[in-house]
Amino acid sequence: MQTAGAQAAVEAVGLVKRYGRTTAVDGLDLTVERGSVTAVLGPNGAGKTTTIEACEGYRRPDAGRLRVLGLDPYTPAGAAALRPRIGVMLQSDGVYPGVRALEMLRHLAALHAHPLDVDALAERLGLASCGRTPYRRLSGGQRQRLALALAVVGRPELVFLDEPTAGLDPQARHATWELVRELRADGVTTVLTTHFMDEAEELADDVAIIDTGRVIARGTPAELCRGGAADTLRFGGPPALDLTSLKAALPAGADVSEPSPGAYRVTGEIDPRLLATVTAWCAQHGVLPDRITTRRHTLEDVFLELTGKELRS
Ligand SMILES: Nc1ncnc2c1ncn2[C@@H]1O[C@H](COP(=O)(O)OP(=O)(O)OP(=O)(O)O)[C@@H](O)[C@H]1O
Repeated sequence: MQTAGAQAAVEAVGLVKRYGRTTAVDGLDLTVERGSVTAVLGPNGAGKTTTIEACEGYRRPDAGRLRVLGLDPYTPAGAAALRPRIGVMLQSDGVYPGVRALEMLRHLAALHAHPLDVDALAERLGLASCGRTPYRRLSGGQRQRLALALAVVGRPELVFLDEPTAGLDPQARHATWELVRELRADGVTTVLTTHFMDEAEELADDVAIIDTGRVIARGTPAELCRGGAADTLRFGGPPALDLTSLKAALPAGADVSEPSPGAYRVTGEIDPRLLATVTAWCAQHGVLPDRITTRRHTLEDVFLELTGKELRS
């Protein structure tokens, strides 16, 4: 979880960034622990990219305090010291269209003191076969994978990945996840934005949910799920069952209702014991339950509850 500033890879306090009349980031506080993978989630326009770009040194905040690896990215000395220590996924604008994928990767690797093995990296990200292809002829997915390779080839201490798997096929997504896990095992800090809930649940030690330019929830995926609405168990049966004795048999904090005739819903912490209580009660009352289903509360549910919006765009 959050640590003191000296230890943090990123420390943003009261960050504000405006574009004309639009306040994209509105007093945002975010601490990213070193060595962690932090996922920044939020609906479209929440301010995720602006926050990441501020941390990368591309968008000077209008107010607030920002430290990246303990340095101010907006002083010349801070920016120069950070450049070799952070990895950024470049946008395609600004890339010379005739440059070949592997040339670019080798060029960037040569600028770093201890780069990763270029061929091995290209191989694992599925770039070996298109290594000689000019940038302009790469597919969207190949460009995306090249951008990821460019971000990590210099063996940075801190990597910023803005929607690293958007538009990738499942195989490339899994290769990307594997790479992020290995980076973490090597002590690298990763900050990523994503619209994919499974990505956050798979990868993130810590999740920050952003809406209207502020962090509105923070914690591990498990902590965020626990803090939200209850899990549910549903079963079908004859309508208008007398639920008094079932209510009495359920553990504290659980409840049962009949939202529509013959459809029953138990809320609370749904565990195997509670399921057994429900089925035992049904047996005692001669009820053969129809379609018993259990549903754990997911990060997606938490997100919807907090923002009122679907995660995916
Ligand atoms: N260069 C810009 N000029 C003007 N407004 C901008 C600019 N970049 C972003 N904005 C606005 O700032 C707000 C936050 O945008 P930002 O791209 O940071 O959000 P986001 O959470 O990354 O969204 P998405 O999930 O859609 O990528 C939005 O209202 C957006 O329209």
